[in-house]
Amino acid sequence: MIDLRSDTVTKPTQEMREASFHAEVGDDVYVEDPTVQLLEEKAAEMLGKEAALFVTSGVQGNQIAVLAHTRPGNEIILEEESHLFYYEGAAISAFAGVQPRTVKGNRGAMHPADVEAAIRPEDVHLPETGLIVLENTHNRAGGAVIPLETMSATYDLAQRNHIPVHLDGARLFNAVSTSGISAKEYASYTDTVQICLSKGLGAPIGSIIAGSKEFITQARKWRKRLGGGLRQVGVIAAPAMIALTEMSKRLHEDHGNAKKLEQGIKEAGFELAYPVETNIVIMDVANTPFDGAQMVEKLGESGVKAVQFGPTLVRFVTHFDINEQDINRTIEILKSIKSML
Ligand SMILES: Cc1ncc(COP(=O)(O)O)c(CN[C@H](C(=O)O)[C@H](C)O)c1O
Repeated sequence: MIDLRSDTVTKPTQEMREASFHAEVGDDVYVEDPTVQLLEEKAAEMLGKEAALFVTSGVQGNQIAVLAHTRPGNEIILEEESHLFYYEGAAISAFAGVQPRTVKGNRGAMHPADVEAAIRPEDVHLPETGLIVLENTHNRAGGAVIPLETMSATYDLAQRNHIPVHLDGARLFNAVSTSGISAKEYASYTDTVQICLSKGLGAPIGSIIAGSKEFITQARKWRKRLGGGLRQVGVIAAPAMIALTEMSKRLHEDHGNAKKLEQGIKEAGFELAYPVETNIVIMDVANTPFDGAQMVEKLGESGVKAVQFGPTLVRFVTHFDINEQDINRTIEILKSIKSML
């Protein structure tokens, strides 16, 4: 099977597995695991933040950020198809007791004027705006890179209004790879940032959240409250360090495979929902007899795994475990499906 469902399916490399085996460990509840401390220090340095904390997933990192930034009754501003709004099970309401205020973005990028217009004025009837959330790259916008100037303008208005900004940077290094802008520069327009190590970077488990020392102290407490107190976490922090420092350098290969798949989809006579920017390819089958689910099923019967991403949308995500032969084979399969329509 050629698994293009997501970059979450990447399996740890042999080097990662050996690093796990040899990792120095300690009890991280007592802040005594030397391996995760090295990872957190490296991540904080790369993101230009005072401190960082290893968390078990992107959702846990995002939710801890919401819990640490806001209080019950707040409202948070986020893009209407952001992961934090669309795919986290309304955790912001269930755990943090906050309500979402969604803003429609252009390929995932909310216009700063629309964000400013969504900020609540002081009024006894209204919630207080407690947080602004950005997502870069933007998953449902097809892995789109949010322009740096949009992030900068949003951060300026947020600071003027004394509202923190959190970046869901699950695929931030994909943005770095394609734009040439450093993770540190992107993160400089945020108060806190979450990066996934378990997606394109290939770690078996884990994300990092980074911010001020004070924020990370609060975040560690929230992680504990959520049952996320980690013991000998070095066994998963060691492969995560390889993901952060080594695998971030090869993401251009995934982007190249995604561009090749994009070209092949067009040659096969299918349409794209968006131009490819990073490692996500979204095909639109509206002008075919199939809907998204039927196309995913057809692809599955031919040995290609993809996911339905909307009534007529199919998402493919390239990653470390996908090579050029897999892409060529996928294109052949798409051409044969098209020939039967
Ligand atoms: C932008 C963004 N932020 C956060 C997360 C959550 O990360 P995890 O909790 O899965 O580690 C994801 C995962 N995205 C997954 C995927 O794309 O296959 C699914 C949809 O949850 C994400 O895309």
